[in-house]
Amino acid sequence: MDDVIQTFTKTLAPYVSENFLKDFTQSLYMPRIRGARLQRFEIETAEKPLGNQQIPIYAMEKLPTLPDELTTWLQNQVPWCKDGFYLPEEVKIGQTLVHQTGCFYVQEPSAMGVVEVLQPKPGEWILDLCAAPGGKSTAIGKKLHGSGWLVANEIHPERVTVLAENLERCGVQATVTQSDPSILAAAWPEIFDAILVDAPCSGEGMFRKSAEARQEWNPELPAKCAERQKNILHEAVKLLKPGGRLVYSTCTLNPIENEWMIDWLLKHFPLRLLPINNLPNWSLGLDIPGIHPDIVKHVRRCWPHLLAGEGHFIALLEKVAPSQTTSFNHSIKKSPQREKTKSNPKDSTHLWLDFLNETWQASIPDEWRFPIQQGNVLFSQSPLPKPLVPVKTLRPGLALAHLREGKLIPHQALASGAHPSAFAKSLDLPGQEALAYLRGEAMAISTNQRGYLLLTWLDTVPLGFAKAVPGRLNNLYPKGLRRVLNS
Ligand SMILES: C[S@@+](CC[C@H](N)C(=O)[O-])C[C@H]1O[C@@H](n2cnc3c(N)ncnc32)[C@H](O)[C@@H]1O
Repeated sequence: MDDVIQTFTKTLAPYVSENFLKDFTQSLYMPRIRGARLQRFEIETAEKPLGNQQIPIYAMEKLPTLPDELTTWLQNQVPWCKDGFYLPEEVKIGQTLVHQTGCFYVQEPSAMGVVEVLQPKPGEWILDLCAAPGGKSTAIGKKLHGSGWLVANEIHPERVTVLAENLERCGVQATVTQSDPSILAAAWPEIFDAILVDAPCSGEGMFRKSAEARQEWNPELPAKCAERQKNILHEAVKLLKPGGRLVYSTCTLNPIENEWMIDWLLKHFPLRLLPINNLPNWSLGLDIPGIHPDIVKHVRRCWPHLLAGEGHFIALLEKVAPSQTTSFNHSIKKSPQREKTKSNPKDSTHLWLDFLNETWQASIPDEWRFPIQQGNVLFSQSPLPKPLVPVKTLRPGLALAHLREGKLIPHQALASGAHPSAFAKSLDLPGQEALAYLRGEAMAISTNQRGYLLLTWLDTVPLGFAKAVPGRLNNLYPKGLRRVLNS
């Protein structure tokens, strides 16, 4: 560890004072900082427009206030993220009911700053280009409140599966793609209101958190990573609408992947840098000869010896030039073009609508009326235009149901991503029974209700579906997700 840290810290010596470097180096031997972000609750209830009495459709549309039972998890708030909390080292949140049900996402605190800077707004179309495992995508989904659309992309096949699972666990609907950014740029030019490039990087900011990051580092790595980042950013600009926002972030601290990358972006693309005002106590950029003072002033760095967070870099840009090509203005279109997919046999749509008639009490959103069938799963339609070239898509939208031997079984993603109050039939379980359900146990619970029920915990947290038959509930929690949890 010493060798890597010494070689790396020496590379920063030309830009910072001796004392700064000494304090920074010492901080790399201190314990890492951990955090969790609240996903299924609001710290305080967001104000809702008066008179909107409709039953919400999506879980993120209307979130309940954090119940007292859960406040013990959350003691110290992260100053730059209302939903973020520091976790003491000894707290193991991963094997708990709150984590399994997507109430929290375990996230390093400085990483929480990125989506605060992106500031997704309901109604916007957002692309998270390097999205796995999903820390920022889940936060974006929360801020969209079930309106607008998220495309979460990840190039690596194994990591994209984890991304899709995390989005589903956290109740976020999205299109999940596994694509090179150049394919996405050819498929959907200039359609996104905001794009996040949370770039693959040399990971120097993660040195004290991850032995792997230290082992993989070598002095040539930052320049290699910078080449890959340029390729990704080049495509990101093509995907962004004029006037759209681009957030570039890394968890590394060298200037090649950070200030110099912003300098390169501003010199090559119609972008302007915007100030970042909502990251209290974060540092300015490195003051390097050749770097414009506005870059130093506008970008932000998290140094682990100055803040309670690991090393991070964030910049916010806006696309300024009018486009050469016709840009796609989705805000004009009142209702997106719905595909009546050929691959979707008529009877599967009927089965799905029958299921809704029996179990659903909110209005049926347009995007659910003609689901897309991929394999044996039905998905909601996304509002995106048909891609101009084929895109490898793991999840076109929210997974609604499985089709098995002519029968329809509701999907776990529907239980997690739809609003619990929209189901006509549901049953709330106390903690111990909720844990038994998540272990996959058969449940000797009698209820007058029959057929598919949504099971909840604390009246607000969806657990999954069960089928009520006389004298018991058949447990439909997916086998692959069943866990023995501590509490
Ligand atoms: C820093 S991580 C992203 C972390 C993620 N945003 C989160 O918050 O959980 C960078 C990701 O970019 C992916 N990646 C690597 N090369 C890529 C490329 N050429 N295009 C898109 N993504 C790439 C990596 O597999 C990795 O998952």
